[in-house]
Amino acid sequence: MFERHKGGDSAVLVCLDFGEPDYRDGVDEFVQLVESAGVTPLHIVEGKRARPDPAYFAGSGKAQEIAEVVRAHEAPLVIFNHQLSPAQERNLERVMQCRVIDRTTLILDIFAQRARTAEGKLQVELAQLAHIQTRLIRGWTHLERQKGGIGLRGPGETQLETDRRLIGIRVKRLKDQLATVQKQRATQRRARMRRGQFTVSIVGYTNAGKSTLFNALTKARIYAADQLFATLDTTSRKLFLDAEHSLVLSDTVGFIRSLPHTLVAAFRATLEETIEADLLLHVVDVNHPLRDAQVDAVNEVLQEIGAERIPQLMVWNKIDLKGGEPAVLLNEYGKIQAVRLSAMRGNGLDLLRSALVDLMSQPSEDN
Ligand SMILES: Nc1nc2c(ncn2[C@@H]2O[C@H](COP(=O)(O)OP(=O)(O)OP(=O)(O)O)[C@@H](O)[C@H]2O)c(=O)[nH]1
Ligand SMILES: [Mg+2]
Repeated sequence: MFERHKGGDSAVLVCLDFGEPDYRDGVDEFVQLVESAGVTPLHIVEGKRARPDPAYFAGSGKAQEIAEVVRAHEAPLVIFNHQLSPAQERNLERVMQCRVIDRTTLILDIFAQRARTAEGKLQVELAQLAHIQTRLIRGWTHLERQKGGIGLRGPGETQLETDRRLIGIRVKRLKDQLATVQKQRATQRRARMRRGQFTVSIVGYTNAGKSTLFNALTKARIYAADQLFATLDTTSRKLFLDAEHSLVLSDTVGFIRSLPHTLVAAFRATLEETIEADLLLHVVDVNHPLRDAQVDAVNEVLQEIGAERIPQLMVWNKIDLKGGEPAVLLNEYGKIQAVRLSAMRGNGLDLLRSALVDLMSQPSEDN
């Protein structure tokens, strides 16, 4: 592997406990998220709070503590596992004397690194601009001023207004470009529908094994890796189940807890494939300590994009890690509910294929 970490970013991480029952697992997920962005964690500052502090999010005492850790490590960056307001970021940067970013910016950075298709890139830039727009007032003025740089008073009001206007123009252009791409996709989808193609979208939490399953079923070679948000763009392939049955299968971007709404909105174009699917394969890492929270998070996003009514077939993946548990098809009240399988080892894929044939043959309940 190439060493992207070398000379890359490093950061002090901040994760505060607001009494969530699965706080510890959330910390682990945060570290994984940071590493997925290619950033080396230097130290994690933790703490307990009843509610966020309006000025510093962490409270001023905690902010001082973080600042000391930053100094000790000479850290160039602090990452909060929370959403910060622009004012909180500004106040924290003043205390830390370094850049402070929140969870949304971190996720957006990962997305920016991963986007491959024109559409993916457009969507990431749009989401980034939406996030930046609220933070534009900040600039670097307060840091510069404290260092006593003469004439470094930062952008004046007029400059800011120009920036805002330019961003507005860029946002408009990006939206137009996206609309064009979306139109092309819609045309493709309509053509598929005319041909009576059954469409299935693989959804699930990031790192659940969606791409691995997609590759195993379609013999494709989508990048699958033990990192969060390995996949950003939707890929579709035709999948032949038997002599009479075929469908169009799509692999999609993974979901994560507390995904900001703006981000979900920005990814609408990619997720449109999901919104119009006949069936969702909801892939879950059966061994993950946050499994249930992950399932809920995925269902929440599905609701947000208007896909909550689409029938789901649950895929409990990675059973190979559970010490030789057999692959099974779970039925309840004569209806197929879930498949337990291992996408990596390939056991249970035959069960999934036959379940798909069954589900395709069933008349849908809405009609
Ligand atoms: N042990 C085991 N590992 C698996 C299995 N399926 C996937 N993995 C691993 O889980 C990690 C994530 O797999 P991906 O297929 O990239 O997951 P994804 O859901 O597409 O993730 P994102 O695209 O990041 O949302 C990889 O390291 C896979 O090798 C499985 O059945 N068993
Ligand atoms: Mg993937």
